[in-house]
Amino acid sequence: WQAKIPGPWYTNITSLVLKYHEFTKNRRLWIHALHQKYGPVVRVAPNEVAFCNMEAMQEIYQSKGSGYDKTEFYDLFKQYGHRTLFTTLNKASHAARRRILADRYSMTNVLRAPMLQAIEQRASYVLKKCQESQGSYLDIYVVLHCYALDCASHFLFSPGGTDSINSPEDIKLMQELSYHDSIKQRYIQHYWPIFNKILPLFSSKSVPLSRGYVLRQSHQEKPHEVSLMHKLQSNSSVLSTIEMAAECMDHMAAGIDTTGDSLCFLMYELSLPRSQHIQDRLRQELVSHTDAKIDELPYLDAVIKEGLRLFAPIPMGLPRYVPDGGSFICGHKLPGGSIVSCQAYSLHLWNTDVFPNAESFSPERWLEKEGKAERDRLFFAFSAGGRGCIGKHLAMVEMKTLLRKIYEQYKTTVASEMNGDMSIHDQIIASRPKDQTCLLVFDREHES
Ligand code: HEM
Repeated sequence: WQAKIPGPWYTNITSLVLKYHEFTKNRRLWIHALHQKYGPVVRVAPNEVAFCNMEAMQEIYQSKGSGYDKTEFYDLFKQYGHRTLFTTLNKASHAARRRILADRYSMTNVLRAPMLQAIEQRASYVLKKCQESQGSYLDIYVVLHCYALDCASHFLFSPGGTDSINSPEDIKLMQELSYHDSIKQRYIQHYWPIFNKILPLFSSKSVPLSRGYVLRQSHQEKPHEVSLMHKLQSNSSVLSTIEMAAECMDHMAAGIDTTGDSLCFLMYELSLPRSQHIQDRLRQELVSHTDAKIDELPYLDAVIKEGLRLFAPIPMGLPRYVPDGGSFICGHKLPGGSIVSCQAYSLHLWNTDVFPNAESFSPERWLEKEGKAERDRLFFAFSAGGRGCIGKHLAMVEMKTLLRKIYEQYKTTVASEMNGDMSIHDQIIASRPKDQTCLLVFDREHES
């Protein structure tokens, strides 16, 4: 069957080239280049095919609700040795876990007063940092990751959330979780677990502070009723304390870099000279609708979606197994057990019929009525279907709240001292700004 799938000849006989690109942090770009050359279906290894169109995306991730089962690649993300919502492989165990957690992540819960006020308070701490940077610049990479950690940990453990924006102790958690480069070790762990056992050199970076913090919070006696820990503890007959900790550790990690990096890429783009007119239009909407609810600001929504389209923090393929008995995808018959995936990066850039001028940052595209349904369906930053991001409402509310506060009052530009590289740099399924630094100048435009 492989021979009938388009792709370079060597991918028919070896997976070594794919592995080479994974180790050199080039999987995403290599696969994207193959799509440009061979089209929306491309063989990347004898047993693995990448797709980049709507039909394949819906089949792999949305058929029968949650699409195909995950592969053992996700074992890399086990926490304290336990499977979590993210790392369960098959549908049945995933659905059972998701049922326990879903209502806490609903938009209704995220918008409840105690949650929203806590997010607003953390956004005002960020604003204070912007204010203090007047006359100089602010490294937003740091402060945005602290903001994402503080919001997520509040959601998980309130009242036990972190205050890393203000506390030198708590900022260590953000540093431990966000500044690491473990891609090679993790691929070794995935492909050759034996090396991992005999050569400790290769084992992934540990995160002792974060693990300790999460374990302590999991023993909390009275978590707030809007928090995830409250929900987990009320299911203590199903989950042990260590399983609750594993679940929360996973969500904390899932919530920091994704939201922090998205905001960082987006604010950098908005601060470039070419985007000043976008910033002006955004500010115009914000200052003329100061009483609007957070989800009643269409341009703000469009700016964030466009940021997530061009700089999806999880831009790489999300691997799934073709079910037993095989399936037909885009006219190709694939046997059960072969690996298939779509990557957000290519879905968002390659389909120029849905996203014309796909390389350019243009929030306006999201406001056009024509093609709206297609755009929304192909938007893959949060993945899609029953295994899509459970934290997406929380993330959107965090991002909207912060950007609203900042751009209501400030104009941002890139500092002349900024020489960090902001290009998209791959980690394992996620990516981040290459040099993990982004210096912006905040000039006050309007009084609050
Ligand atoms: C801009 C921010 C975010 C983006 C772009 C994002 C993206 C994603 C994507 C693409 C997936 C699917 C991954 C896969 O199938 O391998 C995912 C899953 C997940 N995300 Fe997010 N995420 C964001 C924020 C958050 C936040 C704030 C949380 C929680 C605090 C969170 C928790 C999770 C969890 C628990 C899953 C696993 C869901 C499941 O398997 O049912 N994410 N996210």
